[in-house]
Amino acid sequence: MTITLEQLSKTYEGSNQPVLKDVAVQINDGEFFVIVGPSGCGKSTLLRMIAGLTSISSGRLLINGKVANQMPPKDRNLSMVFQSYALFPFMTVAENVGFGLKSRQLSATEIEHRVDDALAMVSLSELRDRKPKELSGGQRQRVALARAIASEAKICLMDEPLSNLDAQLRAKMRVELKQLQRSLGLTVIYVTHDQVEAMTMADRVLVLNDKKVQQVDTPVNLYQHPQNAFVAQFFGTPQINLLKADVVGHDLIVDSVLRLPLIQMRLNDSKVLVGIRPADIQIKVGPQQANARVVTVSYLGDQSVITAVLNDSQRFRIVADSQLQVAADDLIRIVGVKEFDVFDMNSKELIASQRGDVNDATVAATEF
Ligand SMILES: Nc1ncnc2c1ncn2[C@@H]1O[C@H](COP(=O)(O)OP(=O)(O)OP(=O)(O)O)[C@@H](O)[C@H]1O
Repeated sequence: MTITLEQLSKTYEGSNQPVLKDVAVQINDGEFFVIVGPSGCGKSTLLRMIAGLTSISSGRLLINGKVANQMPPKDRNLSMVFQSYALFPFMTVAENVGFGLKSRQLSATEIEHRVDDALAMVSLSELRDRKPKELSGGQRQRVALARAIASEAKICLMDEPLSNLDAQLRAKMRVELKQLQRSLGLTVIYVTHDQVEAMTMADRVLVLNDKKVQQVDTPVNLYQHPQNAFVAQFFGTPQINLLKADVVGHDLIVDSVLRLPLIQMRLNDSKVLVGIRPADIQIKVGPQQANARVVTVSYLGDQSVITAVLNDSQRFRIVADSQLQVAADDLIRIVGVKEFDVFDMNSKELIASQRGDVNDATVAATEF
């Protein structure tokens, strides 16, 4: 089953502002496809348009190549799992799982089989006679999942299905969900605002912001080759540093104290944003030729996150080995920057990337 979105737009009735503009993408058969973006960017709206629960203002939705804009939800062969699980409190686990099957012309035995199989798949067979209130959050989530499995729909839409679970259970369920999707060969379209969830689960991710698609790509490419500053900032913990820089000849100059040589790169702009991942900055501690001052140090185990300030102006983060002896107010020197991206100051689009090659992975940063 493939789903194709062609310039899908949505403006809610009574509003003159669209919430989504020209969303275009093809979702492939068997793909774990994640839609991610900040709160209110239109993720649920997009998912509901695919499900047929919200009307499409313009553009086309194709399911298996057939235009489905007006197709009733029940004919779309999709199942849906919500954040709230949407379980009926007065029904048992098994009844909840079988509920959707009752309206389809299936025999009682067929329904029973499907419910049994689905419950076994999510390891809930023992709890089949319990009511939802007698279950933990994770178990409720699995009932909702079993219901989607029992429907035998080949596409499953999920709207923040793990957000009500605690961090540990969420991590466990991510793995289970991914395994289940693979073994059943399901196409999953999964909405979340959590970048970690998107990165760990997705085959491909669609990043939404400001009504528009920012980038559709694999997790690795989103991190390593972001198309704009928004995507660069959305993925990665701690966040990428975005620093204002002047282009002076063959160099980028940040805050008059840090010079990044531009290798095989010519820039026409005079001011740009330079994106540097915190782990790509190499420092030395000590006042000699210092070009930055430490503000805070957060210990994370093997590594520490250092917040520092350049020339008492722009702040940036560094991920450093915890063995490094450094504390607030220490002076440091940036001695190298492994790689960086350059973004347009206004549009925030990527202009160029500088990557060290295998033999010379470090771009020397020069202090003044
Ligand atoms: N039925 C509706 N009528 C009018 N506006 C709506 C309706 N549903 C959502 N919106 C608006 O559309 C925008 C997108 O909402 P949507 O729920 O799709 O975002 P979201 O990315 O899923 O957000 P969240 O992550 O907070 O759930 C928001 O500004 C919201 O207020």
